[in-house]
Amino acid sequence: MIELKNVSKTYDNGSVALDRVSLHIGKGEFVFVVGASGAGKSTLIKLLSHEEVPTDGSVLVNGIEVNSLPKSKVPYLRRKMGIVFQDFRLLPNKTAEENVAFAMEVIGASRRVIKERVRTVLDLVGLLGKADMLPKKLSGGEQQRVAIARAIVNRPLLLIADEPTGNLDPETSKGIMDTFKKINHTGTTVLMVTHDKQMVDWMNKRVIEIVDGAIIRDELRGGYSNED
Ligand SMILES: Nc1ncnc2c1ncn2[C@@H]1O[C@H](COP(=O)(O)OP(=O)(O)OP(=O)(O)O)[C@@H](O)[C@H]1O
Repeated sequence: MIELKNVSKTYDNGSVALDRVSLHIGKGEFVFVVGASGAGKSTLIKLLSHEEVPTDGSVLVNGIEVNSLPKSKVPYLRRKMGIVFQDFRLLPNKTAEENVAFAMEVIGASRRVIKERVRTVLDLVGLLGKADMLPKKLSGGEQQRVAIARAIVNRPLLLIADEPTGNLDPETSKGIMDTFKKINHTGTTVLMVTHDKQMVDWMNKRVIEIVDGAIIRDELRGGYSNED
């Protein structure tokens, strides 16, 4: 699903964000990426979505060599991935249902298909009862569920989450993690960047730790840190 071979990224200002990183993530895995602020986690995500290009090495997503992808094919790559952010990024003037539907409208799905699929994913994230509500009327956890529904509505192979529980309390975070687990069980690969020690320890999944742009730990069933 994801393959990085000797990937380095140095930004124009000389910042070395990643230094010869090699990594393989198989289809259907659930992987946490942890590390201090500035370690290179967001850069890793940006290389997968072609928001940034590596200085060296190769990045493969679902067999596609991302670096050499012509610009015209980038939307095709991005359609294979859904991304969830810490700050939800919902459209404030659209209801939960409309926010999710919008992701299908932009790829030209028919109205009938959109209606059916949107209801299915809202049900999956447990929000069918609040489909008609605007984001501001929803709690943080509920807004994140809408964002997750939007990220999976086009059936991506890979779901990327950048600090998805960063703004949520532990109880709400657990619910969000259960939702990610459920999605993972449908075969979607999940890659989650987080500082949420409690959630990583609780989930007991594969953990990749980055320090100063290098992978220093890759455990099949790990915790947030191996110091405790
Ligand atoms: N656009 C950019 N231009 C220059 N330097 C950058 C840029 N983006 C990131 N960096 C630098 O690259 C390094 C890695 O940054 P990155 O954002 O990948 O870290 P991170 O692990 O995601 O941090 P955080 O947990 O704070 O989000 C840092 O030293 C950062 O200052």
